[in-house]
Amino acid sequence: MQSLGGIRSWPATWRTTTASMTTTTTESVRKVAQVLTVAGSDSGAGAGIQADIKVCAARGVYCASVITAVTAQNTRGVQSVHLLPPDFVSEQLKSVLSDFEVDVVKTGMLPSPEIVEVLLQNLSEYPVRGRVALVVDPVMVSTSGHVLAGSSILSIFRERLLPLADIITPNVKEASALLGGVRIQTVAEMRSAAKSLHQMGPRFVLVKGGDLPDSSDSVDVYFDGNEFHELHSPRIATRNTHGTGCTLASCIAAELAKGSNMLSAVKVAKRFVDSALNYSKDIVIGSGMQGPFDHFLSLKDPQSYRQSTFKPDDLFLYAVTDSRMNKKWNRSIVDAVKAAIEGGATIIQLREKEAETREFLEEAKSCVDICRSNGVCLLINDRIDIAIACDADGVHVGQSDMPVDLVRSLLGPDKIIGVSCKTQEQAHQAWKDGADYIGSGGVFPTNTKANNRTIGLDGLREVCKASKLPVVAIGGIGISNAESVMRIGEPNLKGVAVVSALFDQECVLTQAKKLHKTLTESKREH
Ligand SMILES: Cc1ncc(COP(=O)(O)OP(=O)(O)O)c(N)n1
Ligand SMILES: Cc1ncsc1CCOP(=O)(O)O
Ligand SMILES: [Mg+2]
Repeated sequence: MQSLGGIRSWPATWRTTTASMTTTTTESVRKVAQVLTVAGSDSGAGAGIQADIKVCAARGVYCASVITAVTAQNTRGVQSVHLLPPDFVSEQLKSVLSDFEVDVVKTGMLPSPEIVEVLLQNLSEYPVRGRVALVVDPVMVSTSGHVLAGSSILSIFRERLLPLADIITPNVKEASALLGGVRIQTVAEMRSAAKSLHQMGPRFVLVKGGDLPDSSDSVDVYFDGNEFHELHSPRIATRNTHGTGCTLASCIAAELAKGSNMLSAVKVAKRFVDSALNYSKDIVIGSGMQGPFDHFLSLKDPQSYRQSTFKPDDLFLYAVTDSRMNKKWNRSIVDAVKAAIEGGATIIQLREKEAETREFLEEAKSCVDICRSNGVCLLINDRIDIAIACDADGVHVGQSDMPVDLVRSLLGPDKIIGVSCKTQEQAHQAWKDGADYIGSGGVFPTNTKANNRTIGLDGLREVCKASKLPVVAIGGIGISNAESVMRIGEPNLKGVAVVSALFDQECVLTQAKKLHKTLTESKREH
């Protein structure tokens, strides 16, 4: 059977996130990103098909469902399991695959070799324009300990399903079962398991360490065939963990369907699960030990649906405000932000070191409205409290501000976090901690930030080379030297951040337009 491998061969199309569904626009058609989940039903609706549909909906992706088994299940455990006849699973697969433009197939509970067989058969019959990616969550045992797929499925998994998978997401017990019962009790053993599983054929492996004994963090090990990444998150004390595995795998599928690469999809999914657990840690649904969580946490805050999605190219012309400068030129922050956007600023940061909290909050709220109506992201410097209160799109923090991993746990998976880095070590840490971009500088001497070490173009280049994240250069940059910064030619250097070049000027609009033109020309040339 041919490998699905679809995520590598997708055509480049223009994808946009709308308030309701993520769509791909090609000429006049509006296509919705689509996942097909092939999994079991959970009558308690915390896991299985029900969780898969909820997480896809929460991530703005359509989810079709093929049911392999029906479980009688609640927060106390699994009372009974009824397998659907393989022929009927096949009927469902044919119905969906012959009709829908599925971007990603995600599998959960595949309770018998016969059901895996009909899945494989249908996937080979309906290659769906060669665009399908396959996410395999090798569900074997429920959180409560009930066997959902026994050892009879192991050989067909190893020999036929895993080689087709783009990613597999076993927990340590499932990884151990797939590897014939090897011991997995440490992160080192998780790494070795990920490597052995990778040899079975999936392109990427994520071994989930949530069940690992004696660790204060929850550590997942991601392996791409060359490099390992350890994805850490703090353990959240809650009984409401039922369905985390299904949710993680479906969220990966949803992000892939929207066009993410694998590592970004995994990171977003982990953040989503952590946020949902944190948000739902105290809710009470059912009387048992495994409560479900609330996938729609974002609906509690309708504002968050209006927020712009961050793209690295947003860092192109990054305007950072300074009210001392704006006062000097007799304008409000709001007027300064309006003019910067009109002149071409692609992202705004409010850096108000001397502002009184109450006044700053009111100004920040007005700026959020202006930025949203212009589709430009607004970040707050240092003040996480203000960012939360005004529902900004994110924050920018320095090395002595609140640690990025803590900021992430406070802001949730979707907000943008930028972090200042002068060194390669800081750049590595920023990525590990879940930042979205790096601000690196001061590239040139500046009067705007006192006692700030200048790193020069060489220092900037080093940070870019070490960083997996997009980088924006800052410090002493203006129209006269922006081109020399962009000329260092590092692909992840996405733009320049400026304060005085825009705001210590009589006309913000004119200066923003000039700087935008300079940057556009230098982009064209390099
Ligand atoms: C885009 C961007 N990069 C770096 C900084 C500097 O932030 P920080 O190190 O926290 O210093 P202060 O701005 O707080 O003085 C930034 N603000 N923006
Ligand atoms: C906030 C900051 N961080 C590093 S340098 C700097 C100041 C940048 O200001 P300017 O663009 O006026 O040099
Ligand atoms: Mg700071």
